[in-house]
Amino acid sequence: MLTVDGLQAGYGHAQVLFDVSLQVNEGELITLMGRNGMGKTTTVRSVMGLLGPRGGRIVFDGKDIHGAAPERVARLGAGLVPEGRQVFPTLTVRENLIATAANRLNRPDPWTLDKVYALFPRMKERAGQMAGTLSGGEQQMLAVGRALMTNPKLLILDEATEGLAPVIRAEIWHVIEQLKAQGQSILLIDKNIAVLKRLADRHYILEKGNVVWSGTGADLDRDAERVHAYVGV
Ligand SMILES: Nc1ncnc2c1ncn2[C@@H]1O[C@H](COP(=O)(O)OP(=O)(O)OP(=O)(O)O)[C@@H](O)[C@H]1O
Repeated sequence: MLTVDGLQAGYGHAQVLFDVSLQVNEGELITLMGRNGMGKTTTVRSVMGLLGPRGGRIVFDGKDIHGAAPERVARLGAGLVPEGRQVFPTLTVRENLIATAANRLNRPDPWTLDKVYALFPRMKERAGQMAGTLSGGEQQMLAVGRALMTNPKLLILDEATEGLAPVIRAEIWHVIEQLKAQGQSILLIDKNIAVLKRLADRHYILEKGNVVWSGTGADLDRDAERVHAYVGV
């Protein structure tokens, strides 16, 4: 589904990513962890075509997307829930959901408003409310719903539950678990090792722009001390 190989990227004179390699296979839930500023968002932005990579290789669904424009990456089926949600504040919940809706890959059973409302009943209750007036947790639900409405082959969540109340976090985790059970491929950035260990297939840890650790949940347990030091939790 997604192969990132030796990715290098940066901003201006500053190189941020030195050697990032990771793989997401079809139907897998893969995590990218690491302390603040280690390059997780930069990796995601490079994959989405929002930042031009300086070296390495990015292959998505069999196509080389190194240096591809963001529209092309989205059209190929990558859906992003960006850090800080970035919902359209002056559109209603319903308008946010339909604004970017598309079934570009002609899925036989595409996401619809009703399906998103079934996943997040709260979005149905607030369908007519301006998105800018939603709570942070509700905005995150909306951002996930909006990404699903693009029927992505790969769903990427940057900071899936950062700054959310525990009860909302649990709700987001539950939804991610359901999506995984439906076969959705997911790349997830978060720091909640205890939950991720249970849900994800494999994990990658970034340290100063390099992947310094990768493994399964069982590997995480074996290497707990090192992993916690890297992730800083
Ligand atoms: N637009 C930018 N211009 C210059 N430097 C940037 C820019 N965006 C990020 N950086 C720098 O790149 C480095 C990696 O940032 P990045 O956002 O990828 O980290 P992160 O691991 O996602 O951390 P966080 O969890 O804080 O978002 C940081 O040192 C950051 O200051």
